[in-house]
Amino acid sequence: MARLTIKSVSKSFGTSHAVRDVSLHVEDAELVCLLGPSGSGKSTLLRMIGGFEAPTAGSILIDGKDVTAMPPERRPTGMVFQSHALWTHMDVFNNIAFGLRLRRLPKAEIEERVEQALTLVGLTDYGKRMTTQLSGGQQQRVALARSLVLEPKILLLDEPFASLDQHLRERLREEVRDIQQRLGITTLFVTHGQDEALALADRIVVMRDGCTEQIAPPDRIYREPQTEFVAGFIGSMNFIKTTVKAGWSQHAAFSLPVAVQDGEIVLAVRPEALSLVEAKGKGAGIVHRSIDFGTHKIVEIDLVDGIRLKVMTQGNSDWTTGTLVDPVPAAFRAFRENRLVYESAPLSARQNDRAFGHA
Ligand SMILES: Nc1ncnc2c1ncn2[C@@H]1O[C@H](COP(=O)(O)OP(=O)(O)OP(=O)(O)O)[C@@H](O)[C@H]1O
Repeated sequence: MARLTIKSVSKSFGTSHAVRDVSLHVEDAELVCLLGPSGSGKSTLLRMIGGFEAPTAGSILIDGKDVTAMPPERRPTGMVFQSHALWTHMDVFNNIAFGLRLRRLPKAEIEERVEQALTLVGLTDYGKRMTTQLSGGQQQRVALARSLVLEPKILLLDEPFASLDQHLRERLREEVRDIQQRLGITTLFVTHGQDEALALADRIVVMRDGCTEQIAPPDRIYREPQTEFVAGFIGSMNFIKTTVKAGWSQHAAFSLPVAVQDGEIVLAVRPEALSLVEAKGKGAGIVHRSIDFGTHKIVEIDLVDGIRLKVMTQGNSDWTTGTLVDPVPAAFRAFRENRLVYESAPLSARQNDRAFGHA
């Protein structure tokens, strides 16, 4: 059980600023996902926590103790990398036992702990196999067991399943979540897969250009994105660039009440927050095509100004290509220079009427 505190940590490589002034507190037994595009600084941040990189500025504390200058082997952390880096000349048992032998534990205890670790990752009876005789998923399980057997207070996982196929990846991440909860181990998990982060995390840290854009539980990241970047990075989102004048957005299809100063904004509406009505007049858009996903349909609408909207529909509604339609938002957010400037309450029927010229 351990708490992790990161205080204003930065890391530069020459003129490249990989991590910029990141602060984060991770609670006991919490699973936090670092999520962001390639090059956003996720791995660098994780490596600094593990002691594999030294911060240029800031400090890292585990249970209140400053570990910033401590070498990796003395930190109470265990790291699992994307490429498993198992020793191919050793069998599974010896791969896992290696760290325990370095600690000069008695033979019987080593055997017992390796067996327990193998059971934990679902590889009982695999001790005698050479690692080259294992599938990719089994190799990652061994890598995980090799970390867990040392009973780290904090587990650091750097895209551990990135090289596996989707089905296996989903299974292993559920297993990791299971093990993490059973052991109550504080965990940081680096991924650039939003589904992985949404499925696994107690909290998500969205990173961009070395900075944290938002730190919040998955449902808040999805429902209450604080920046345009987060809104677009997680889940599907429609963005509509427009201007505001006297409290109303000036877009032909989205004339909406937006209580901000006049100027440019970007409206963001989720596909599930949009519905369609057949146009009474010429309509704001035309149905391009409808894609059936079984559980729902995505109807693509081309607006007059060239924007293609995605609208999620359920039930039997059929929207055939060429139908003239008006999109009706139930809720939306507005951003200016990446920052959230306005969040609508669910729109009333009257506002919708005004918005679509039916009043
Ligand atoms: N050893 C290094 N020397 C120089 N630059 C580095 C080094 N390590 C990382 N960087 C740079 O720091 C930035 C952040 O890299 P990092 O690997 O932390 O990103 P990431 O979000 O983990 O990316 P990915 O998802 O591709 O692994 C990148 O611009 C990268 O090129």
